[in-house]
Amino acid sequence: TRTSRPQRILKAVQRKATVGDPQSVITAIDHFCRHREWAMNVGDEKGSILDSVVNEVSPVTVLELGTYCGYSTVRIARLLPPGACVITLEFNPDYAAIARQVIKWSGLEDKVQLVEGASGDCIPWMKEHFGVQAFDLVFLDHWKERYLPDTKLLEECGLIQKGTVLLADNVICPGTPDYLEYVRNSPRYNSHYYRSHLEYTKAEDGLEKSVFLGY
Ligand SMILES: CCNc1ncnc2c1ncn2[C@@H]1O[C@H](/C=C/CNC(=O)c2cc(-c3ccc(F)cc3)cc(O)c2O)[C@@H](O)[C@H]1O
Ligand SMILES: [Mg+2]
Repeated sequence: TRTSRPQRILKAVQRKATVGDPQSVITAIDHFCRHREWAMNVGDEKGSILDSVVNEVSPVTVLELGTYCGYSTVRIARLLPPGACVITLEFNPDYAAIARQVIKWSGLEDKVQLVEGASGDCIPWMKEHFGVQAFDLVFLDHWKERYLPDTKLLEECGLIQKGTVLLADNVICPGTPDYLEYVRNSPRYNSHYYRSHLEYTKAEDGLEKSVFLGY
């Protein structure tokens, strides 16, 4: 097909959503992915859980791993107060380009820093480049086999400190067994599973919230 799925998602946003209205961008993407083409956005059901965790943490600095089309970036950024921001990492330049336009359409570019690059390369530079002390919230939604190594890298770089909340998508489907085992068995994390469904389907999936307790 001539266009990519992310390009078709952007088209749906430009057709159906109002510039500067993040909720209309979220609604347009969910409608398109439920009625036209499935896509791997966190979706409306798990998205509501993401919203509640963002509101509970009221983070100043958020890290998102895996931007894709920017759907969860918009969900998070729309809840942030002035001065707070989400740094989102995306290593596919085509997806990054689409996400930038989705974020711009929602009017939230002042609260978002989209970094084009792989998590493993960018995380070690976070403190230096972005003046980040530690993240208040990390949303993991990139390659599932990278959840654990990147969590360990964040720990090593001192970017996870007492009180930091990790929220991981897809811990059941596709699944992140090694990550789950780590956060659920580590004495340094307090973990909770939010049971839900795979975006736009009836299959089980859920989010795992893990609070770092400090060393
Ligand atoms: C190399 C690791 N570091 C990375 N650094 C920066 N960006 C990365 C990275 N990995 C992947 N990405 C990007 O994150 C996104 C990847 C997300 C991977 N997600 C999934 O595989 C996924 C898959 C499903 C799913 C579930 C059931 C199915 F039948 C089929 C698919 C559902 C989901 O919610 C998912 O999140 C892409 O935009 C990719 O370019
Ligand atoms: Mg996901």
